[in-house]
Amino acid sequence: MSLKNINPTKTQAWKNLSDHYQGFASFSIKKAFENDANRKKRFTIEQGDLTLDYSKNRIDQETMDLLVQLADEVALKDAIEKYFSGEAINETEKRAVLHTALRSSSKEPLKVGKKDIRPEIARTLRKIKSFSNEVISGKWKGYTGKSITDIVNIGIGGSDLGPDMIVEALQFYKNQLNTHFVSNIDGDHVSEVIKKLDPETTLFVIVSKTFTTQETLTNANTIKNWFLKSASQFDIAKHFVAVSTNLDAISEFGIDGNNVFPMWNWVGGRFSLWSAVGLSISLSVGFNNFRELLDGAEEMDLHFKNESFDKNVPVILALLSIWYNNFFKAETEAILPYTQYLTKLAPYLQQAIMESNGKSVDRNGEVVDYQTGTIVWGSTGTNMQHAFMQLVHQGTKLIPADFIGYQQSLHGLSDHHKKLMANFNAQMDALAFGKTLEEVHLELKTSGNVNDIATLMPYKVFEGNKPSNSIIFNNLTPKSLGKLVSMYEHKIFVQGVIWNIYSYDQFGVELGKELAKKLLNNA
Ligand SMILES: O=P(O)(O)OC[C@H]1O[C@](O)(CO)[C@@H](O)[C@@H]1O
Repeated sequence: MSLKNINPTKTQAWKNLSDHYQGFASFSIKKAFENDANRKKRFTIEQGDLTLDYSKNRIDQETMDLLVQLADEVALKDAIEKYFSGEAINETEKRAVLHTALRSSSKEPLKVGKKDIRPEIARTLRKIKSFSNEVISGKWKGYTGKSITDIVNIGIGGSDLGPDMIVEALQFYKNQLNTHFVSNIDGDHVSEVIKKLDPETTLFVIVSKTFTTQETLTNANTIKNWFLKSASQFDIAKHFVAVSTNLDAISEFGIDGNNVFPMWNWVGGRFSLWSAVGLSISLSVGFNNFRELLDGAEEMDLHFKNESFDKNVPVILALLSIWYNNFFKAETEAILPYTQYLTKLAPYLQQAIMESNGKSVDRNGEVVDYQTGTIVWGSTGTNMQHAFMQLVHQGTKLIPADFIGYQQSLHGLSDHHKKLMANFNAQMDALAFGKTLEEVHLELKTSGNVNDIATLMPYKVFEGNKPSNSIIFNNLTPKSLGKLVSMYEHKIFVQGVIWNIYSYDQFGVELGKELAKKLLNNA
């Protein structure tokens, strides 16, 4: 059964939101706080160790009620049911979308076609566990009898960005293995990585759902040739493993059948880090931490599936984003984690969000006449405060921002952490409340800068009224990270449902690939 096909702009809620928006030209976040002592509490959701405070948005209770009504009118509940139960909601590719099954602890059979997929998920997890244990413990030996010291993940897009982001984010939990990622077709990338490696002690994980991707196959072949300069064909079995759905292509590449980890068509590449695509994560931080990552994601899955929309973190984030994207015509959103560990979160989410919802044809096959996928970008605080934040504070564009923070730091440098979190909160306050002409005037006067008051005043005003969400966890653990990523995955889903588009195909990346092939053949 397919998702309902409802044009969001034809719903009553959309019409009401359009009218409601008209009254919002004069809405002030600052005044809303002054008039409602309860505002922060009213617009805060606590979900275990996660607190979402969305009070610093251009919203009132009516906005949120209408947005929830919109979710109801486009049959979001029904869509969630279909998503989790394995209906082929990726209709253009006739596939289910079941990355949630990869982290589910349920024992209830879950069928894709006639087959219960739970046993093969469990089998694959056991294989990831035993393989990771062997390599980490040093039992797995290379062709000269030495233990493995380095792991190289060869993949691109979903077969690279997710594992790379998580391995970087979980550095604190890392073991002795060094983990590297090769993705770009640019030969300088692979050259820079292999120049540091010893073939005797390196394990290569080739990750490609299709095993046809030009970048991955080119890099894998270059690496294989480099490896064969010092080792024999026979030794490949000790140094190359693959994660893919394409078993024939893997065996043609020469990989031992025992070294193959399965992938499934019901997992999209950009949602696959929870599968064996996450093998380099499990190798890098150990299987128990990988399992914790899955558990955190499952906790968010259950919250998303069962919680009413008005208290549902991914639903609320998706609705707020629609409010700005479709009514305020905001074009971009910033993702601003206040932890150095999440340096790669924005690039990862760029694929997840923009490859999913960068669509302009609706589920009816018609070109939409409303905005869909947002452009997302971002970087870590506090560095980005000294880079692009000027434009967010005083530029001409409205840029809603997600601030992601942690109550505690992992290394316990409390002085640093206090300063980090003071900045985290200060940025959101500055964005929301700004600084008025009167405040600037007084400030210049008291600083004794009397002569320059008139000239400087306009430049020092902060308009404020800039929206942000505060997303805070207790600390950065594999579990809270799983929850964070799953939260964004469901936000993507909700937005796709509301925009009436197909979020799980990516035909838009094909034409460039075809043309590059043609150019190569004609060269
Ligand atoms: O895992 P594969 O099949 O090599 O694909 C890699 C990436 O290429 C894409 O198909 C398109 O860029 C992504 O969706 C995917 O994550």
